Amino acid sequence: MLEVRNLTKQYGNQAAVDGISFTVPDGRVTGFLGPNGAGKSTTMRLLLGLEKPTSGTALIDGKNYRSLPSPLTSVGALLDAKAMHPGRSGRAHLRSLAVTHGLPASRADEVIEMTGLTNVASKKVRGFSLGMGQRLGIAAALLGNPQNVILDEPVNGLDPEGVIWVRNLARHLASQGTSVLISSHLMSEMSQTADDLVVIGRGRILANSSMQDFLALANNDRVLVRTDERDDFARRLKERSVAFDAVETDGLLVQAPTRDIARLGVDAGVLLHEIIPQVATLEEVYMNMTRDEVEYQSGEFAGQPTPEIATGTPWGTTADKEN
Ligand SMILES: Nc1ncnc2c1ncn2[C@@H]1O[C@H](COP(=O)(O)OP(=O)(O)OP(=O)(O)O)[C@@H](O)[C@H]1O
Repeated sequence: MLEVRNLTKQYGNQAAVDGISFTVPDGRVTGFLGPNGAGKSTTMRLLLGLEKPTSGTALIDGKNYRSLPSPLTSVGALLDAKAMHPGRSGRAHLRSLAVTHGLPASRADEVIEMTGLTNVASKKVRGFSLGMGQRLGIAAALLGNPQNVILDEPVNGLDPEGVIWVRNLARHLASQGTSVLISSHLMSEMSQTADDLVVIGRGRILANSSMQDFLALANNDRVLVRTDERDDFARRLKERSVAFDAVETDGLLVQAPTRDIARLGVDAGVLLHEIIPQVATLEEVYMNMTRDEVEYQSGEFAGQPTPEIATGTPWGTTADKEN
């Protein structure tokens, strides 16, 4: 189990991590989300004893990293996949890590196989692609068969097969009782991988909950309605100050509970041939939550989720727009 309590890391005047607390329980995958510069990597470095906290604690199975009797079996981490000797082969890199940590050299071959590196293990690391480097970094993290695994953007640079592999690996580790902390900017991927979420922005906790509770933060009273009498139904909605957006040729995205929409259709004598509740996506809830927290704001189109029905749209103000 990983435990972060009132953790703060100050760089000069700036708090990269500002009094955060959360737990990564055994047997679960915890997604660690936040915009660029939010403090995710700093938190991971603090957990791994690579930085000293300004205040607070970051514990691995109740201990500081530095007091762990056998660090590699307690925690494995992928932080920077490029932090390897470029002139060594992947196998030599893993073997030297194993031997210096009192593990049998044969364990290197086991993790090489687990991470799909068998065919390239004797190649020099400098010739590795980004994805191969990521796999090698993950292999190193797994070397000690650790109780806790910390992966900082592990799918960065991986092809789709690799992305799915990381997902399955994280799920497998959790199913074996390992605690897994994993950061990523790929929301769709995270939604399929994580049980719990910790979201930070500018060094502070924005959310700390199960995936299910996080998605429930969105206002789910949104319904896609299809009708051949769209203009008529839109007028009825407007009369009742119900927010909506027109979509496609016959659809309306309406901000109201399904039951109310069905009732309104009956009362208005309008045939609604589809009434589909809209489920919020992780990306949508995340974008809404972190919109004001981004340190590096893009220009045009900044922070706008793709306006698709499937992902929902940041609408709900149509009534205002039309007024
Ligand atoms: N060694 C350092 N010295 C000074 N400032 C630092 C240092 N390391 C990180 N920071 C600052 O701390 C803040 C948090 O950075 P961090 O790398 O932890 O964010 P992150 O959430 O991992 O971002 P990203 O998603 O871009 O990797 C940033 O403003 C960063 O510039």
